[in-house]
Amino acid sequence: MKLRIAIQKSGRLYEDSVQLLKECGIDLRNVKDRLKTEADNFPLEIFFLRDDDIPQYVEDGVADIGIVGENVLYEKNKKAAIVEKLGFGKCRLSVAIPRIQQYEGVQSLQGKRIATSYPFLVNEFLAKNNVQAEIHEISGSVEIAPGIGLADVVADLVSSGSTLLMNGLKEVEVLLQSQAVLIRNNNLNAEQQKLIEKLVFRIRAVKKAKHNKYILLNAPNNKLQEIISLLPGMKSPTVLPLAETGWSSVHSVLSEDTFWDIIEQLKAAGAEGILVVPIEKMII
Ligand SMILES: Nc1ncnc2c1ncn2[C@@H]1O[C@H](COP(=O)(O)OP(=O)(O)OP(=O)(O)O)[C@@H](O)[C@H]1O
Ligand SMILES: O=P(O)(O)OC[C@H]1O[C@H](OP(=O)(O)OP(=O)(O)O)[C@H](O)[C@@H]1O
Ligand SMILES: [Mg+2]
Repeated sequence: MKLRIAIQKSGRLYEDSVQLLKECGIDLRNVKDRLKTEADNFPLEIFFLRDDDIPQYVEDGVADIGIVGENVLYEKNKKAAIVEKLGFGKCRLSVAIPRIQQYEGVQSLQGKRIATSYPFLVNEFLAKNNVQAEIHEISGSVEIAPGIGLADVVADLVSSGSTLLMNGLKEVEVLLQSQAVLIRNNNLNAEQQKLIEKLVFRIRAVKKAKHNKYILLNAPNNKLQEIISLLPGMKSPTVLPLAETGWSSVHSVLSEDTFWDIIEQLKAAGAEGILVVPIEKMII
């Protein structure tokens, strides 16, 4: 029995999806220009598809699992459950209007023509806010629509905001925050579920490792207690004697969120020779 996963064939999610599988220790061969491949060392078959089609394939059970943006998952409104948020492909679905125009809340969209590739989500947003507007569905280059007279406003994905800026638009409403997620079919057998659990266990270890750094430092023994109190570690920091008497080597794990603050405090407390090393996998 093999687990079948659908990932994007090319585009924004392709590289990160392949990279994640590789970091999970899954050997992919013949990835380039293939529509289908198998892993050498994990019972996994990989289908390369347009991202728009992934929710449908997972609902139908043509693929057991898939990697897709939440934006696409919710737009397609298919029955597939989110197993894990993956932390890449972060963007938001927003309404943007010409920069020179006034915006006085969602009622400003009344009667407007909205260009979007997300008609379902935009419709839902308009209905929720009691706004009547005309949706023009287009499949790409949405941000040029106001400039060429195709629509008054747009609803499209935003990340850095540079596409909006280049097209003289400003963001006025956020409809959805999105990132890539692992989704699964709702009717999997016990064996398939076991394989998913195995994969998710590895994904979590990779995600956790990315979020943390291994830190080594030298501490004078008379400052050891203060330095240790600054360090969380997985259980508690490791302390080893140095060859030079009166000094110890302290090892610990720091989360990226608090990393720089703690480094500053460690230095102030007398730590020397601080080394920071990336962690490849982290299992707790
Ligand atoms: N600017 C961005 N920054 C980060 N993530 C993004 C950005 N734009 C899109 N994404 C995410 O990446 C997904 C894929 O984007 P991409 O532009 O490759 O889609 P596409 O052109 O529809 O591809 P396909 O050919 O597979 O249909 C989007 O659905 C979204 O989840
Ligand atoms: O806020 P930004 O960082 O500028 O990113 C937003 C742009 O990125 C996406 O398009 P993409 O570049 O993937 O091209 P596409 O429209 O051909 O999918 C999205 O559709 C926006 O146009
Ligand atoms: Mg697409």
